[in-house]
Amino acid sequence: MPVDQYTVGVDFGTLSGRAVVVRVSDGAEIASAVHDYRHAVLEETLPGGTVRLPDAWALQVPDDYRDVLRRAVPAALAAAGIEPDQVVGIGTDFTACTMVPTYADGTPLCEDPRFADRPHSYVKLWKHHAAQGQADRINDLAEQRGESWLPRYGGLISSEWEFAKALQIHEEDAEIYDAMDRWVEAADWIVWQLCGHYVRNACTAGYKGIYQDGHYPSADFLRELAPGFGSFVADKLDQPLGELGSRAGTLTAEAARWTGLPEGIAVAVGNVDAHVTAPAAGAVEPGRMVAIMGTSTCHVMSSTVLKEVPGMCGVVDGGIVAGSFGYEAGQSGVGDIFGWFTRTSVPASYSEAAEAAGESVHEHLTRLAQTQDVGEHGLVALDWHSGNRSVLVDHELSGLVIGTTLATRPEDTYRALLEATAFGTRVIVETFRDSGVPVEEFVVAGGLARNPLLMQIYADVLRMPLSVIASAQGPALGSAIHAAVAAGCYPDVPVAAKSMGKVRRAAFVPDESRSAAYDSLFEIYLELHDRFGRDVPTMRRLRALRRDALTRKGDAS
Ligand SMILES: Nc1ncnc2c1ncn2[C@@H]1O[C@H](COP(=O)(O)OP(=O)(O)O)[C@@H](O)[C@H]1O
Ligand SMILES: O=C(CO)[C@@H](O)[C@@H](O)COP(=O)(O)O
Repeated sequence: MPVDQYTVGVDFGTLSGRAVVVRVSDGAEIASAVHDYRHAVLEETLPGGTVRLPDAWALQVPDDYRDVLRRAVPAALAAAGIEPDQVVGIGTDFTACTMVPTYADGTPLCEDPRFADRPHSYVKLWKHHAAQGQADRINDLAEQRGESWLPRYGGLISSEWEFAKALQIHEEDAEIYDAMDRWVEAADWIVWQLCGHYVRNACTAGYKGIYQDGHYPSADFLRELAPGFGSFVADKLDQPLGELGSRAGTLTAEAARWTGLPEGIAVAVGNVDAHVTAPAAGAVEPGRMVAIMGTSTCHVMSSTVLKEVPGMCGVVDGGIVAGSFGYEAGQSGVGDIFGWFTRTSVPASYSEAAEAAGESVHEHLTRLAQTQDVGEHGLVALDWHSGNRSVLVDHELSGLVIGTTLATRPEDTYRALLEATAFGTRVIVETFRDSGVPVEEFVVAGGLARNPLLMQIYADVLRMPLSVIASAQGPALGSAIHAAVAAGCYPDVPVAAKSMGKVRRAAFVPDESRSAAYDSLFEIYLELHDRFGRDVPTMRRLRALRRDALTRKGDAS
C-alpha cells in the first residue's frame, strides 16, 4: 500500500500559533496543536514593564513566533502519530500587516540588546493604530498628486500598513530607522526563519505594501512625503517576490531541529491568514466572499474584473490565487469588541451564572440574547471600537451604543454589538455590489463561526444564505494546501482546493420576517455611520482630547 503524504500548515494569529498536520490526498486534518505567545500583545509596556507604550500601540516579540515552530509543530506531529518523513512540505500564514524591523540577516532589532528598551525596535502588530497621522498625510499627498495606485486601495491607505508604520519609525526614532536594514512582513520573516532566505510574498506586497503593476510608490512621492524617506523602498523594502503556492525554499537544518520535520522539505511562500483561507473554504472561484471572522474580520474575494471599490483594503492581481484579481476588505474589531464587552461590562452575577452553567461569558450572553425578537432591545451600535477599516478607513473612529435606558441589560448590549458587526459587513457587501463586483456567496471561516446566533444574525442582516467552512483551523488548512502545491503534489492552488478544501453550503439561511425587521435597524445604523463616520468629527475630537490628557499625565509623572 502506498504511504500517505502529509503537509503541515501553521497559522500565526493575534495571540497564538496553531499547527495542523493534513493528509495531502483529501485534506483530512489528522492532528493539531496550539501555542500561546508568551508575551501576547504588548499594549501598555515593553517586556519587563518599565518602558510604557503610548495610546493605540500594539507590539509583539518575534521569538514568540519561533516558539510556535519549536512547540506547536512537534506537538501536532506527535499527536498525528505519523513518521516525520511522511511530511513533504510546510506552509505558513500570518496576521498582516504585522511588521518586523530587521538587520540584513533577518535578526529583529529588538533582539539587539542595544535596542531592547526601544519600542520602535519591536514587531508592529496589525492592530498597532498609532500611525494614523502618517496615513492621513500619505492619503492627502497621494490624492493631491493623483497617484495612480490610490484607487486600487479604495482611495485610502490604512494606518495599519507598511508605509504608515515605517514612516512612524522614521519620524519618531531615527536611530532605529537608520539601523533597520529590512522592513519585513512577519508572514515573510517566519518563512525566512524556516528556509534561510527572504522571499517577499505577492499578497502582502500588494495589499499592505502598495505594490501595483510592478511598482511601489515613487521615490519622488516619498521624498515629498518626508525628507529623508525617499529611498525607503530601495533601501529597506524592495525584495524579489514569490507567487502564492510556490516554493520559497527548503527547510534548513536548524528549522528541522526546531520542528522535528525533515531537513530539505518544501517551504511555501508566506501568506496572510485571511487570504490563505479561501482555498481551505473551497472558495477560490469569482464572487465567493470569504469572511474570516475572529478577533477582526477580513473579507476576501476573487474576481475576473478589475474595479475600484471605495474603502476596500485593496485589489491585487494574484493576491488570493494566481491568475485572478483578489479583493480584500475588513473590519478591524469584531470578536475583540465582544471580548472587550465580556471583560469590562458584565456584572459578577453574570460571570458566576456562566461558570455555574459551564459556559463562557460569551456563550451565556448569547443564550440570554437569542430569544429576543429583532429590535426588542431598542439599541443600535457602531462597531468601531478598534476603528473602521472598511469602508471609512479611519482608526480614530470609536464605538457607540444608542438607545440605552435603565432597562437595558448586558445581553441586550451584547446582541446589539453582534448586530453592529453584521451591519458593518452589510455596508461592505453593498459597496462591492454597487461598484460592479457582486458577492454571489458569503462563506464564513474563523473562530466566530462557533456562535450560531451570530451566524443567524449575519444571514438575516445580509439576506443571504451563509456557507461555513467545515474546518476549525481554516487558515492552517489553507497553509497546508499551499504547502502541498509548493511540494509539487498538486499543479496549483485551485486544483488542490478541490481535494483538500471543505465547506458546508447554506448552513444558515435568512428568515424573511427577521430580514425585514433588520432593514429598519440597518437604516438607523447607516444614519449613525454617515453622521459620525463622515459628517461630524466628534470621535476624532474625543481621541485628541484623550491623547492630550494622557500626554499631560505622562509629562507630570
Ligand atoms: N462564543 C463566542 N461568541 C462571540 N465571540 C467569541 C466567542 N468566543 C470567543 N469570542 C471572541 O472571538 C475572538 C477569538 O477568535 P478566534 O478566531 O478564536 O481568534 P483569532 O482571531 O485570534 O484567530 C476573541 O476576540 C473573543 O472575544
Ligand atoms: O488584516 C488582516 C489580513 O489582511 C488580518 O491578518 C488581521 O485582521 C488579523 O486577523 P485575526 O483577527 O487575528 O484573524
